[in-house]
Amino acid sequence: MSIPEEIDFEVDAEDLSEFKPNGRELGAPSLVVDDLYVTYRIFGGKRVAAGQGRPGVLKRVLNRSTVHMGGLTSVEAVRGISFIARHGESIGIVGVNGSGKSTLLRAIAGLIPPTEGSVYVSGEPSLLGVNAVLMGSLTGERNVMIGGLALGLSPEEVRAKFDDIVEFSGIGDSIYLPMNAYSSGMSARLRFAISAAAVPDVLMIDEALATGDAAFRRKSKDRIDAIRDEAGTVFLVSHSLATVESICARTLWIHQGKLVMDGPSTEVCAAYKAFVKKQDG
Ligand SMILES: Nc1ncnc2c1ncn2[C@@H]1O[C@H](COP(=O)(O)OP(=O)(O)OP(=O)(O)O)[C@@H](O)[C@H]1O
Repeated sequence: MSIPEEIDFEVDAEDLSEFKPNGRELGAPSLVVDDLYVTYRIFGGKRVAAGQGRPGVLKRVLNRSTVHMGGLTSVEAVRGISFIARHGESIGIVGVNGSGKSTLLRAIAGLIPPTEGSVYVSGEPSLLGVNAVLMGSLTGERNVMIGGLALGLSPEEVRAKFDDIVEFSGIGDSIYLPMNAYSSGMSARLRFAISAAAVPDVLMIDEALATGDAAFRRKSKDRIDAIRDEAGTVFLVSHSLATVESICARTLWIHQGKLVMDGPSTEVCAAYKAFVKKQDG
């Protein structure tokens, strides 16, 4: 998919060029998310406690992100999100559990169709694309090849990068075991290592960094910086605000499927932290 020239981004061009994280010039838009809605439909209605009967109108209005349709329940996971990402940008995505972060990434990767709205991507988004093709019953070694091919590398290129990928992941001889035998941290590290082996246009990382030790995080950060320097766009979903702040200049805060704040990471993370603290207290 490419960005058609006739799209009206509805953003003042001057506003776009003003945002220069770390003083770096950003490139052209790599991704445009335009009023995106994603709704999951699940079979089976929600159980209503005995004696309660049908939920009242007020209750249904207050709980409007879950709508019951007889035997079908629909969950509006992403509700009207719009933003533009540019080449060379790294963007954090924060939000409480179930706020829609992973759904947003899956929609950007083209793994789930928007219910409404559009996603325009320049080039191929990566990582979730890799996740989708990896097979747990096959060895890490086979998955490196499958993932590499999915990223558009040739078999020779994958073979040439194989040792680097294994070394980066730090999983050693376990690369010859089926991925089903890996801990979640091991498979997250291998997925990251495969995804970062090519220089993708848009790299999306969903919590993989949280599973590594300090050395892995440092290597990952270096790799992300290299991808960004080569004008890729990096998205990082993480519950660790320190990780988001150290890697991303810009952060999106998502709550109940909506974008509540988009700006410099320090400001957005501070606001999000204050919100979480208030909720907990
Ligand atoms: N495959 C699915 N089918 C139905 N509902 C889903 C599915 N995946 C997610 N949801 C629902 O969509 C909403 C958003 O989920 P999502 O996983 O995108 O949130 P998240 O912010 O990534 O959460 P977390 O931080 O816990 O990973 C939640 O209410 C979740 O229950």
